[in-house]
Order: sequence, then C-alpha cells, then structure tokens
Amino acid sequence: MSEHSPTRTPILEATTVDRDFGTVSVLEEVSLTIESDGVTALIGPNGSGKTTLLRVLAGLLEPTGGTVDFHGADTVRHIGYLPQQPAFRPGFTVLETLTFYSSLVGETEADALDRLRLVGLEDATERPVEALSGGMTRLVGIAQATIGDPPVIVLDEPGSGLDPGMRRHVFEIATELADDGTAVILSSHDLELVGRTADDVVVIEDGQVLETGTPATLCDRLSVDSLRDVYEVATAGEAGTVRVQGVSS
Ligand SMILES: Nc1ncnc2c1ncn2[C@@H]1O[C@H](COP(=O)(O)OP(=O)(O)OP(=O)(O)O)[C@@H](O)[C@H]1O
Repeated sequence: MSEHSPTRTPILEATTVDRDFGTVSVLEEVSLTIESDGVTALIGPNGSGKTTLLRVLAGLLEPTGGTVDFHGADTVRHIGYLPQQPAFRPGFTVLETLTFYSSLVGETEADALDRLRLVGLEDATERPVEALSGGMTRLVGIAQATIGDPPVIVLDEPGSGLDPGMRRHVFEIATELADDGTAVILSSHDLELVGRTADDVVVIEDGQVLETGTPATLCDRLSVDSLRDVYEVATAGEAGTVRVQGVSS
C-alpha cells in the first residue's frame, strides 16, 4: 500500500460510461473516480469488462455513452498504458525500442536505461525484442508505460506471466509510482497481492461496478476477512464457467 499524500485528488473521472460492441453491451453505466497518489485495482471474473474499462479510461476506446474526464496537469504525456498483450516491432533491441519511445517525449537513451533498470531488465538491453520471453516482454511494456512520467498509468494485468518474485516487484513498482504522485490503475487476478498493494479496489462483473473502496472498507462492508472473500461474496459467477456478455443470462 502506498504512503498516501494528504492531498489525493481526483484525476480521472468516468461518468455513466457505456461501451457496446455491436449489439453486445460490455460496460453499463460505469461511474468511477480515480485519485492521484494511489494504486486502484480492478478485479473481476474473466470477461467481466476490465480490459474494456481500462482501454476506455486510457482514452484508447471511445465510450458508446457517458464521459471520461481527465483533471490532471497538462504534461507531455497524460496517460501511460500497458496492454494485456504487449508487442513490439521486431528487428530492434530492447534499448533501441525503449529509446525510440523515449525520444517521442524528449527523453534520452540514459532515461530509457533507467526505466529498464527499474523493471530489472538491465541485462537484456541488447536482446532483440522478438527474442524475449513473455514475462520479459511484459516488463518492457511496463517500462514503456512509465516513459514521460505520466500522471496516470494504466496497467492491464502487469503481473501476468511473471514469476512470483517479479510479480511482487512489479506491484512494488506500482506502489513506488503511486508514492511519487501517480494514479496507477491496474487489473489483476492476484487477489492476495492486490489486497496488500491497492489503495482502492473496484469489483466489476458483467460490465458493472459492484463495489468500490479500500480493501479494509470492502472487508468491513461485506463482513469478511480477506479480499478473496470480498470477491467470492460480491461476484455471482460460478467457478469453471465464463459468463459471456450478450450470451449468459
Ligand atoms: N472488440 C470486441 N468485440 C466484441 N466483444 C468484445 C470485444 N472486446 C471485448 N469484448 C467482450 O467484452 C467482454 C469483456 O471483455 P474484457 O476483455 O474487457 O474482459 P476482462 O475482464 O478483461 O477479461 P479477462 O480477465 O479474461 O482478461 C467479453 O465478453 C468480450 O468477449
């Protein structure tokens, strides 16, 4: 959990956001306030709408209805984004790739190297990006998301495919960014790490927000002891079945 600044302020505000794909409604009337200086975690079953909501919050997907408002400072880059499946153009090394993205916001190769050190990839700088493992590719993606020090950083399943030590490290990076004032929004299925790390938790199912609050508030509200129990009590999905919007009733 991050050391809260006494002045956490709303930086991103979703108001009654809908997102449809054709006739399928994936997000329904999602209203959410994301504050600076903290880690906000989206949790929910497979297919519940987390990626869709993160892409809408990051400005990569237009909402079909409702609005997303950014209240932050006018920085060189408003929002950094790690996609669920990061991919980089083949034929370039890790350092060349990160230096290219850095140059777009006036940063140098030295800055790119610092960001690679942050995610533990200092020994992989000369490796071609197409020769990276899945976990290493995700780490490059996390480094890329921090370029330009955006006030909002959106990370879609940053711990996915990482070994336990690196997964913990990535959540520590999220906490450090939050301690420095960033609003970090991430999705994760690792409820234990989320429970230990997140300042705010958003439980989502079937494209709707079921609960929001600090881990402790949610435990109190639902009279349970852990975020895993919050998840079990709040979500109705049956283990072993993916509820598919537009198909499952
Ligand atoms: N481009 C699209 N066209 C049609 N349906 C889509 C599209 N993108 C997402 N969906 C549907 O929206 C629903 C939510 O998907 P989303 O990827 O947001 O879920 P998620 O919570 O991130 O899932 P997971 O935990 O499995 O990554 C799913 O039913 C998915 O099939």
